[in-house]
Amino acid sequence: MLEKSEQRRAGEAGGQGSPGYMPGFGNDFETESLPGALPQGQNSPQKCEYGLYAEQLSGSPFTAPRGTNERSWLYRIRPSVRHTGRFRKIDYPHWRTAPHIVEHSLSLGQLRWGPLPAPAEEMNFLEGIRTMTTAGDALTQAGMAAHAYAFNADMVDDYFFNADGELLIVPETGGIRVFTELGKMDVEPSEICLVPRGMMFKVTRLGEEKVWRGYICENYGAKFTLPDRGPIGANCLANPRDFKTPVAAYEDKETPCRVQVKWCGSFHMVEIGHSPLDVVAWHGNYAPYKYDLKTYSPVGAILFDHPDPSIFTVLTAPSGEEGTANVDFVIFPPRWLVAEHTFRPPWYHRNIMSEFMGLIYGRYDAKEEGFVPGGMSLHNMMLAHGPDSSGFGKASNGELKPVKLDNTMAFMFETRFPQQLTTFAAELETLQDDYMDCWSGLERKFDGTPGIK
Ligand SMILES: O=C(O)Cc1cc(O)ccc1O
Ligand SMILES: [Fe+2]
Repeated sequence: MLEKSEQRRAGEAGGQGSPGYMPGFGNDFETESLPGALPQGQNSPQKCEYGLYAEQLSGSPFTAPRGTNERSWLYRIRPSVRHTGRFRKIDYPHWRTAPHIVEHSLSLGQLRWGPLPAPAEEMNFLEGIRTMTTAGDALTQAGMAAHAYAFNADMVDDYFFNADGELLIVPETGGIRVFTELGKMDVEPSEICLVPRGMMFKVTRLGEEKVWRGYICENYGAKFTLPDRGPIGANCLANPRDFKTPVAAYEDKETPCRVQVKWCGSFHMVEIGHSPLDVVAWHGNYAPYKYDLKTYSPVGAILFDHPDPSIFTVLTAPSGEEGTANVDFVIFPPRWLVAEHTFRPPWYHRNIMSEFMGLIYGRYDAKEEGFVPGGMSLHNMMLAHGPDSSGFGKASNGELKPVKLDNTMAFMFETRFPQQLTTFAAELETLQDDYMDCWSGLERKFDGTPGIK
């Protein structure tokens, strides 16, 4: 029997079996899938156990302050330089990178789409990615892209890394296995996972579905981190121990494989004779993680009024300007509505930040109809929006007893930069041309005489 501390460090040989995880956010982890594979007391021994190669993967400049300094040490069958090398150009025409400002037929306005249609042919996760919006500039490491994905085949001998940013993956239908260099994560709808910039991975399907669908936030900027809680204190919102980082697991596979990369917006590929997921042991704090949104502990209005949605921030990617996120990942989880003498749904508003929303399950309280699981909406910089007419009517006239908003999970990628539509998004067949009509019932009630109308 392994001692508990040894179990936490233990990884998994051969890449078979269910994933194991270590709890915590931003921890310095250590894990090995073969006993003794992880050097102790130093990073770079003259010779590593099992003939492994030592390699450092840096997620921050070497000299970044401690709070943001991230790197991991990987002990692997071959160094990555034998997995990559000179690439040849390939194309993924639907995965776009900022700056990507295109002329399209759609006039400016509030936009909403139904879910991506299921793929007509077989395609894997990479092939199924469709960029909806881009913002900022990946070349200056600022901004983000909002993607939707729909796929129905596994990545088997294809591996990928994104040099342009980290990937926050939000499944909506169908669980996925994300096998990264540092280990593997099984991610079901209601869970999210994050693959760090530059880390190789592949995605395979879990369970039986017709389509595996979801959303991705590609963050070009500083890494997502937990927001400060201010006066909320040391608990609630997303708690660090609910984040799970995989234990080491590797594939020892000597068959033809392909490594693909997105680098400054263009795609490249190299053929190799083995799996690049050959990390037997690792330690450090630059690591993938997953998180179950159901473990988010919301804090909200317990007397009156509707607070800003920043109270529901799961992860924030700072921009360098205080309080001005490059991108926030915000959720609208199940919660009790108890506010007295209050219009409880979101107020009508205009916002300097740009809001891309998706729905994982259930219904969103500001939109009674039309915003469906797998659907998307875009309320761009300074464009007015808020509850639809029927939601307004119900919320202004309903009895204000405590009500539980249950079985609901919407989210928002909210960025400081305007989000530019791709041609794909502008022409997507599930675009709802009548979206604006959801507000058309908001009639004038003012007649110049005092009194509640
Ligand atoms: O527009 C939206 O539906 C998202 C949102 C929710 C909320 O409660 C307050 C502001 C906001 O942008
Ligand atoms: Fe909004």
